[in-house]
Amino acid sequence: MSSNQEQHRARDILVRYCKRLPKIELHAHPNGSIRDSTLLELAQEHDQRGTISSYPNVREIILKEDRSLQECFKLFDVIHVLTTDHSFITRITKEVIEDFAAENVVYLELRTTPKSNVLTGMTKRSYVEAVLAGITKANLVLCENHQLHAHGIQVRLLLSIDRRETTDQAIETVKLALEMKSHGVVGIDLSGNPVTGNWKTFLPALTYARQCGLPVTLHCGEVPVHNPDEVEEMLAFHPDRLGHACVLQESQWERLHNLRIPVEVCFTSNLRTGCVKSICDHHFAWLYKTHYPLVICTDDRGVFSTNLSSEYAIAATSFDLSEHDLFELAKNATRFIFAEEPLKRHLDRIFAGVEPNYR
Ligand SMILES: CNc1ncnc2c1ncn2[C@@H]1O[C@H](COP(=O)(O)O)[C@@H](O)[C@H]1O
Ligand SMILES: [Zn+2]
Repeated sequence: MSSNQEQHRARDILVRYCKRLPKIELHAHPNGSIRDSTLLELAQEHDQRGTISSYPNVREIILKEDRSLQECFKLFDVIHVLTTDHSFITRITKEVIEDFAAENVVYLELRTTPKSNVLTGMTKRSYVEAVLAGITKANLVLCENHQLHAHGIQVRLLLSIDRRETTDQAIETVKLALEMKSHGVVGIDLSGNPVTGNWKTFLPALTYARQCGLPVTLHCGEVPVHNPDEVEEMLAFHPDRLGHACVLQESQWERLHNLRIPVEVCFTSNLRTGCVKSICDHHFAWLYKTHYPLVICTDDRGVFSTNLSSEYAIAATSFDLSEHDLFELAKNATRFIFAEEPLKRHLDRIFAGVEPNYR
C-alpha cells in the first residue's frame, strides 16, 4: 500500500471512530445548518411563488464554496428570506436534528434567533413554536428508527439575540425564553455580525436573563479590532460559556485562563471566516494543553459544509490527540450543557456505559 493510500485508510478509520463516538453539540445555529439540497428546494419554491427576484443569483450564493465572515452574513440574509414560513422553519429544524442524530450526537443545544415577519404573520413566539414543532417531529421520526439511533438525541433550545437588535427587542427575546422554559428553552445566546451593534445595547437583556436564572453564552472575539473593549466587557460579565474567543489581547488570554469560562470551539468556521489564520495558530492547542474547559462544535454545518464528527477528526489530526483523548473531550462536554441536572446525569450514564469500548 502506498503511503498516500495508508493515509487515506487511517483518515477513514478516524472519521468512522469519530462518527461512532457519542457526542454533545452545544453551538449550532439551525439556519446555518440547513442541507444545501433543502436550501435549493426552498429557493425553487420561492421562485415559483415569485417571492424571490433572482433564483440564479440565490443559487450561486448558496453553492459558493469559500466565504469570508462578511459573505457568511450575506448568505444568512438570503437564508432568512427563504425560511420565513412556519412550515419551512419546522422542516429545517427537523432535518438538522436528524443530521446530528445520524452522527451519534446524544445531546444537541440549538440556538436560533426568534424573528417576526409581518408579511407571513410570523411573530417571535410563533417562530419559536415552529422550531419546537420541528423538535417534536424529529423525535417522532427518530423514535421509529430506534435501532439506528441507539442512545436517542435530547434537544434543547437557546434563543439568540441578534447584534442588530435594540435593547427592547433583546429583552423581548429573554422574556420569550422565560415563558418557553417548560418547552425546552434553556438559555440565551448573543450572536450576529460581529462588526454590528454595541455591547451596552445588549447588556440589560443579558443581565435580566441572568437575574431570572437563564444561562448565557456569548459570541466573542471573532474580529480583531471592531471594538477592543468589547472582549473586556464580555469577560467582566462572566457568561456561562463563550463561543469562539479567537481574537483576544495578551492580557485577555490570561484573564480568560483564570476565569475558566468554557469555550465552544468551531475549527472549520474559524478557519473559513478567517478568525484564525491556520489550524496551527488555533487557540485550542494551548487551551487544551492547560486542561482548559473546551467543547468541540460545528457552528453552521450547512454554511461551512462540515459535521461534528469531522470537527473531532480535525482535532485529532491537527493536535495529535488519541482516540481516548477524543472520548474524554466528548464526555467532559456534559459538564457544560445548559439543561437540567437529571439530563446531565442521563448523559453521564451514556458515556459511562460505553467507556469500556473507548479505553
Ligand atoms: C460564523 N460565525 C457567526 N458569528 C456570529 N453569529 C453567527 C455566526 N454564525 C451564525 N450566526 C448567527 O446565527 C444566525 C443564523 O441562525 P438562526 O437564524 O439564528 O437560526 C445568523 O444570522 C447569525 O445571527
Ligand atoms: Zn455561532
